[in-house]
Amino acid sequence: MITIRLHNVSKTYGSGKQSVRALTDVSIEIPSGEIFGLIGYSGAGKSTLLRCINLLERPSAGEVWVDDVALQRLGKRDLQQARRKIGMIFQHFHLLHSKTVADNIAFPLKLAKLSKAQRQQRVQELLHLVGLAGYEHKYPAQLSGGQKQRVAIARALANDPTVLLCDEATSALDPQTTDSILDLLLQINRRLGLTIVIVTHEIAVVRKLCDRVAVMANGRVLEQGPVAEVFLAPQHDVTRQLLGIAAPHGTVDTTQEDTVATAAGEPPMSAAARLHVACAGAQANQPVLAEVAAMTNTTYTILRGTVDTLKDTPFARFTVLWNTGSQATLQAVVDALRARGCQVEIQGTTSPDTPIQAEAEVTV
Ligand SMILES: Nc1ncnc2c1ncn2[C@@H]1O[C@H](COP(=O)(O)OP(=O)(O)OP(=O)(O)O)[C@@H](O)[C@H]1O
Repeated sequence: MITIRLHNVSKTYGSGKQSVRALTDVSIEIPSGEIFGLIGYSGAGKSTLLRCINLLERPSAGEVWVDDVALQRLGKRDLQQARRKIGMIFQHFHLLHSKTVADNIAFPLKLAKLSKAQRQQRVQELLHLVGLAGYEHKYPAQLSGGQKQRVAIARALANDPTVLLCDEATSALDPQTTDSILDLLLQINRRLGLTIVIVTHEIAVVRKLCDRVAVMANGRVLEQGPVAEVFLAPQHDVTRQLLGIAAPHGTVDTTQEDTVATAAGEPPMSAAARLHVACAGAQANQPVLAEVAAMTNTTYTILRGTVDTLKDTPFARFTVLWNTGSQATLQAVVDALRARGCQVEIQGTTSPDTPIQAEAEVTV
């Protein structure tokens, strides 16, 4: 089931010479209960897109559907009602400083006209959910950044929304606090089945939290899909930059990188290719590179590498200098990696006089 559907959404701020085109023809579908990341550099249009989901910004064109309701077609009162089912949290929390934690959380409940007894009970439930039991009488100024964001999350969840929008929710927090807030969002997603959309410029947030991701630049979605797919085979330079992967061209300058592993004592051959190798799932935990080197009687040096998880999926990627010596052997290495489910890209050669395959790209 699809909870959020954006169809050809465009947004222009202002008019005439002052106008800024923030979004162009964005179409996204977000399945129920998933965590969806919007990632991109500053000015890409992420926040604008997020704010179009609850019509805090009205799209200049296109349609926004949440829970099968076309929001732009609603009158004021119905839109207010629909927005109660779409919670939102912000980078700077947006708490009411003159009100206690309990009153902050109860605020949307008051707007929804719940009785005092109902509000008190719901506030207690929410305080427990976000790990702030006993904090009801504190004021925001008495809380840490992480605690303030927990209050904001409790407030956003007060009316039992089906959707939670998070605009750079951890960008003002230190890494440890960021981690605890991301854990809380994961827990809420799993316990309540909430659909979460999270805007971030941090790849680590997507890696830890998201099921799907859309990469944005210049108001457009460059690519989108399950996180493992997008991270395994990035199609755009912006995605590569965010992932810290070099562009697939140029000769190799090994002095720029740390050698973290070297195949046992072999002298380098006259020609080598720099390969970017990535794999997800069970293969990420297998000694795939060593197997392929043994099979093809070649050696390699890992220039860079990470073995990590994408939410629950193991994920490994390496930049490797592979001593192959000939085009045929290089092809054998690539084929063998491919047969093991790896994504392989040839990024260049160490031998400019006899290039193996400059600027070639092999997608497997
Ligand atoms: N209220 C506004 N009025 C005019 N232009 C705006 C407004 N809000 C955003 N913009 C412009 O729209 C474009 C997209 O901005 P947006 O904030 O959506 O990007 P972003 O990817 O969220 O960036 P950041 O990470 O810096 O917040 C930018 O060029 C920005 O200057």
